[in-house]
Amino acid sequence: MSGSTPSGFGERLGTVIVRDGALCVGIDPHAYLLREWDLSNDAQGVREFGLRVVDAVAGRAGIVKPQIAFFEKFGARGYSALEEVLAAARAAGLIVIADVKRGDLGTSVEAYGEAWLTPGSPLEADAMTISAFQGVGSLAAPIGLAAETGKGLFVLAATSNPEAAGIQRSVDPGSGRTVARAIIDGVTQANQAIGNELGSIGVVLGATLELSEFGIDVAKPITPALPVLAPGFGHQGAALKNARDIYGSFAELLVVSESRSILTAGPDRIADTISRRADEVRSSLD
Ligand SMILES: O=C(O)c1cc(=O)[nH]c(=O)n1[C@@H]1O[C@H](COP(=O)(O)O)[C@@H](O)[C@H]1O
Repeated sequence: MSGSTPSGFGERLGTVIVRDGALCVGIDPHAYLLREWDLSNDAQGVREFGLRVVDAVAGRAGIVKPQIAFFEKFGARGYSALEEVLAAARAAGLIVIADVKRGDLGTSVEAYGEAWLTPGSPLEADAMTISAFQGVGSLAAPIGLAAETGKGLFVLAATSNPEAAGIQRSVDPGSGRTVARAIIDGVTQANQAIGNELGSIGVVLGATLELSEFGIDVAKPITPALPVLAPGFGHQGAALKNARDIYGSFAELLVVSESRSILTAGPDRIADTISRRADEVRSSLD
């Protein structure tokens, strides 16, 4: 890990991972969880849920990932609840990854970037998830904004859901690369152009996958180090003890993201569950 002064998202992420570990707690207020937490299935319920999760994470782990769809369901009131949750998480010093999975082109994707990555915007986060179905080049505006504001992106490359493999493993006859590999290469070029020691533009690589089937060789280190958002542990079945084997040299800036496996602990046990899981993540990556 670099000892340089934090300058970009990658540096900030690296510092938080060293200090607080790699666990990221997903804030996914499913209707069944709201019921289990004795909260209403409405904007007030998701607000309360989000704030309680933030409270439980603070001091026990360093990263949260609110899944925006669960708030968007409730329209303007849901967004208002989300604004409070984002602000509380940032005020608690947590890194906030807005799981918005946006993806567009030109001025539209530029506006999405501005919504989530502009300092002082109502929905300000530290990073957002984004899709590159239109090509990594279509993300030039949010990549530029992230570089300027010290924010980050996680570009979907090899997602944990089984339906994705057909498209993400398919090979471009021109370059001979898989879609997932081409996204990693495009993101790496962007990080090289930004020029920080640690990358600020990351990728999503599901822990449920055999990454070599996607043309990804994790034995080969990438420079600058690539932030990797890793969903798939816990509820989706990937085992933490295999994290090193799954991610190899990509484990330097790994973000181990779990939602349901932690949230089902309920309001009384969530804090202890986060502490225990954070320790397990730390020992699996030591
Ligand atoms: O971008 C993500 O966070 C994500 C990518 C991916 O490949 N798979 C994946 O499950 N996720 C998200 O991770 C969360 C599910 O986490 P679990 O409840 O731990 O399975 C949801 O918010 C998903 O949208």
